[in-house]
Amino acid sequence: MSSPIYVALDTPDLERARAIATRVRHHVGGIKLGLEFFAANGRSGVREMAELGLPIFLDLKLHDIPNTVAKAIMALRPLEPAILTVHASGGRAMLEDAKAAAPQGTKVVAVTMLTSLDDSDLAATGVAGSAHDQVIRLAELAKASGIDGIVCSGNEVAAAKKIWPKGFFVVPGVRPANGELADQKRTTTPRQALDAGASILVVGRPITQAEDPDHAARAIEATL
Ligand SMILES: O=C(O)c1cc(=O)[nH]c(=O)n1[C@@H]1O[C@H](COP(=O)(O)O)[C@@H](O)[C@H]1O
Repeated sequence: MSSPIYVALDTPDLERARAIATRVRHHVGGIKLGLEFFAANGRSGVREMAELGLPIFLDLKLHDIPNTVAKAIMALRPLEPAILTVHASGGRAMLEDAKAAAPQGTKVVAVTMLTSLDDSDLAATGVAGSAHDQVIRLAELAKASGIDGIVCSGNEVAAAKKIWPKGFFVVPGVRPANGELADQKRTTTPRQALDAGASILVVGRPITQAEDPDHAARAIEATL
């Protein structure tokens, strides 16, 4: 079985992204390319990374009116990413149109509440209640819209899976025990996230900033 780890290659530097991916390729199940990489390298950069032969998770976290999101996804169609992200708070019509615009084989997943936010950040945006309740509310919305799954932290994935047993659950904000949290607030270890029901784990800096990314990826894999 292939590894549940998707390595987040958050760099504008195509050569660096390629070098890290080449080093860790036998210990990860896929590559996640996000805004930083895409802003610098665009579709041609994604195509070059796809040549490594690993599934591509294109994490652009689209969030706009339904028409704009759908047209952006149409423009991305030739890339046929394995996974594509939108924001759940864009609402049901946006999620439905995003799914309709995506290639058949692409999983459309909705970011619920960023793992860099906690309860007080949520309150500051005017949303009452806990992060946990907000994630479950958005998971229900995502499920009703017919998309494939959600992005949430390892703390919410068990509850989300209970209301959506067939959902695809992407869990970022994972840190090895005693790992540096940096800007992440809702974190678990990779093992905790997997035990709670994560379908895949997104791991960035714990691998990409390690002195030996290959060793770091192997060490995380060994805990799973
Ligand atoms: O959609 C995501 O992948 C995502 C959602 C979220 O809530 N939190 C989150 O950290 N991410 C992404 O997951 C990766 C986490 O990176 P590290 O914190 O370096 O492991 C980054 O590429 C983020 O863009």
